[in-house]
Amino acid sequence: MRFFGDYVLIYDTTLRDGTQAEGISLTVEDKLKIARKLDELGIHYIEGGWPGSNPKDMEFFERARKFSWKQARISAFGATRKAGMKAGDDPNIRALLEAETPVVAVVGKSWDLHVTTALKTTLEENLSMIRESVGLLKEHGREVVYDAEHFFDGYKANPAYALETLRAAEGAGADWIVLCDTNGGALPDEVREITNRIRRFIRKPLGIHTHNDGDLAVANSITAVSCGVRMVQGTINGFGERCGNANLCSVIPNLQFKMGYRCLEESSLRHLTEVSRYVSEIANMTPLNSQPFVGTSAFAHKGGIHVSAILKNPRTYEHLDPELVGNSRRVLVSELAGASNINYKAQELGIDISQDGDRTRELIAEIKELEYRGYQFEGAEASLELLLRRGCGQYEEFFTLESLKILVEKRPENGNGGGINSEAMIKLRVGDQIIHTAAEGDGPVNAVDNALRKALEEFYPCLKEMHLVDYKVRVLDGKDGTRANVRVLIESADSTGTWSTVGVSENIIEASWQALTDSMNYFLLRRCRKKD
Ligand SMILES: CC(=O)SCCNC(=O)CCNC(=O)[C@H](O)C(C)(C)COP(=O)(O)OP(=O)(O)OC[C@H]1O[C@@H](n2cnc3c(N)ncnc32)[C@H](O)[C@@H]1OP(=O)(O)O
Ligand SMILES: CC(=O)C(=O)O
Repeated sequence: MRFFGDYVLIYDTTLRDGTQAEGISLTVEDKLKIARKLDELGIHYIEGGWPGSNPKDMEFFERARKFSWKQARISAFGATRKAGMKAGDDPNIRALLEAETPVVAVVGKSWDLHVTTALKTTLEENLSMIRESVGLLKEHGREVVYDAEHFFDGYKANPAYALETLRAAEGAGADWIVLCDTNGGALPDEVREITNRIRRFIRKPLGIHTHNDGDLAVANSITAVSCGVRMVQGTINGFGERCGNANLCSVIPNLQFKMGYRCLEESSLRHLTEVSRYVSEIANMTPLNSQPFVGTSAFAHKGGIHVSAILKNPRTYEHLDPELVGNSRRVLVSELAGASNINYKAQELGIDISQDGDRTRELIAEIKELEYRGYQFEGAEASLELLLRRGCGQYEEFFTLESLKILVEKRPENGNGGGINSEAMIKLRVGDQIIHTAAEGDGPVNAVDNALRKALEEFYPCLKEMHLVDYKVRVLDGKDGTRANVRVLIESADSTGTWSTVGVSENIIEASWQALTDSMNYFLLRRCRKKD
């Protein structure tokens, strides 16, 4: 086996196996963007797709050829030749060569069941398919990564034959022999035992490719590395066929920070969170908050006891310094908060509370009471900031309500599903001026929003720059039917970012009013603070 010392090479297959995930479809432009990002991160191999599969992947390789990659080697993926034909005549192998990549990954069968059932050929012919396909690609000067599909299942069923397939690839010159847990059902102990046995027979460097069907893809990958494997195949965020592939956002920091291997530069790893979110954004997949290492909740502390301890030393409740992977510590404020949560949050927001223990206690009591009534501040940090500022006397109202009247009129002649007119009449005080105005809208909440803006834009023209992004209503105690308390969560945005606010009431208009006015007040507060 070639000597790699502590180095483990990372082979990313987000653009190939990642796109086999349900719900993911990338354009050529998307693929190129992701590939460039992975190259910047320092990933060693980027598998761009399967050129024999579709025109999109062919175009990717055509365009990738013209790009000068910083250090990543681009790989094209395909299968061994079809049974009963010459490797050079197989359109799939020809497409692999026409992709003109420095690296080619070729997948072959290791499991006798697959040879006889899926390929419907003989065990001997499968060995020839592997030998001739790898041999031809080597004749054309490619670095060949041989992916031994279903290796662990194949080895369990027929160890001698599974090993024979690896020897066929190695004998034909494959540069890497990658053991695949294609069905994702292997256990770490099995991976350890089988990988250790294989190492005695195969001289070429080994790789590992695991799937997550048993939720063990990361564990199986790092176990294989501890047995001497020096290439890990996986995807960003674990995207992949069925339950996904080994998640590189977990594999890499585990190998590097916990096990002492070298995968990427430590300075690059500080971009891991950014890369994870970038790939989710392009793939149009909502990032998982609880994703280890890179999720927004990965270093979010909610329980008062936890926050109290991390303020003394973050190691008490963090397995790793979040900055190592470009993530950050967050403290949440909720009914589970203690004084530490409030003090941390206030300090983060620049609210001076530290000398006033009684004030802190009153604020905690108020938050707990409000959460009991249905408010949820961890999802509405803008409302929380207003509550803390009001509670500490560090806030001046931008406007106050004098009266609000809403008219909702349904006209039967307009039929079902339409014909409801909504109008809001509002009287506000801004400083020593009273303003009285009215507006219509698509529904009562929209009418209130329009009337508020109409009244306030004269005083605060910048309000035109904020808009509503999301409006969510949740019924809190369904048993009371239409009398139930509702929680309204509003997400708003301007050109600099988004913020969330909350309102709770038995009346949906009142709950919406609270969340809407908090949103506007928060926007105005930030604007005024910026001007200071
Ligand atoms: C473990 C993995 O993730 S492997 C990657 C899986 N990814 C994909 O399949 C996505 C891309 N695939 C495709 O675009 C298409 O399936 C293609 C172009 C590869 C093949 O399409 P088709 O020729 O229409 O065949 P189809 O998809 O129906 O069946 C696959 C064929 O490949 C054969 N095959 C499967 N694995 C191998 C292999 N390792 N070596 C040679 N042939 C293989 C199958 O036996 C089957 O042949 P058959 O049509 O003679 O029965
Ligand atoms: C190669 C591959 O994608 C697999 O065996 O799962």
